[in-house]
Amino acid sequence: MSYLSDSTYGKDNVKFLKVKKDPRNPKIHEVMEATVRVLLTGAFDESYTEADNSSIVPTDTVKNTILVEAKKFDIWPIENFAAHLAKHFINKYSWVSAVDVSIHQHRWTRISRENGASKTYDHSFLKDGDELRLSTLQYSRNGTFKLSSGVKDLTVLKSTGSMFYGYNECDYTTLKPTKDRILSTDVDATWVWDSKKLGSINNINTLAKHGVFDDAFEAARKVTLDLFATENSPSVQNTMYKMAQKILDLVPDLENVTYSLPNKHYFLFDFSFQGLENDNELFYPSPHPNGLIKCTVARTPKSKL
Ligand SMILES: O=c1[nH]c(=O)c2[nH]c(=O)[nH]c2[nH]1
Repeated sequence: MSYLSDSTYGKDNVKFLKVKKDPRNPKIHEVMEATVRVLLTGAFDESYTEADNSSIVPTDTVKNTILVEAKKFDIWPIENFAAHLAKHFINKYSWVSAVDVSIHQHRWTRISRENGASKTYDHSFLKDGDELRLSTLQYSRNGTFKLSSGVKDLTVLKSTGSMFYGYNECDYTTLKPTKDRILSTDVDATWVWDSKKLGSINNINTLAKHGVFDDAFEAARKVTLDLFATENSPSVQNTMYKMAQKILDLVPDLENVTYSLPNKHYFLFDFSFQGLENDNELFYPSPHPNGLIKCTVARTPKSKL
């Protein structure tokens, strides 16, 4: 005997670009390019077990909904759009019990101008790299929710100011300790909001209008870049831990911060066959394998203080 123990479905990779025009000057624009996923959970079992499709909200309808609501709603910041979409599906379809929304926003920043009254051009944008801002929201009909935000694929490299020594050495070890190496990674950082502090999903709109999510994003990004650049890193592990701690200090409404960092190795090329020294000047990127280091830093519960 078997049974359907779990299921969810929806549309993934729904992409759009929205242009927001300043009502006072319609030539001044903001743009948002986003990739959205919405998954629905609920009383859909019979579509799987009995071939009864009557409960299915087609994934095509899910896609249309994302695009229609992106057109009608002020979707900045993405946390606000995630909450709007989640509430829409719960309110419209009584048999949907939970919604899982994930939004990735592509990084278009205004092009700066050399001269002029304004520091940036009104409707010209620059995409520097593959960096994404992201938000995920799980919302249940009973009102419980889990909101997270983050940054992904923020690629950084430092050419000195990174060490790695004092690690366990055994008969399998070939790595040489170093006090000066290249450190490079694609930052993937996620911060989970404390649902109790946010109150209800309905407060997300007000918090968004007060800049809470934008401020947290800018703070987390700045902490990540500043610590990466300024610290003489003893290891990826210690550096990511310090970054997460600092973000928790700066943003009181967060419950925890997770980093997932590939260690993108660059190896010093051995020029001894040419009688040449290599004083950390010429490296070659290692295509694979790479280290992968993850940690979550949470606030110490009051009971443990
Ligand atoms: O910062 C590092 N952490 C490790 O765990 C590790 N392992 C390794 O080979 N190099 C590094 N670097």
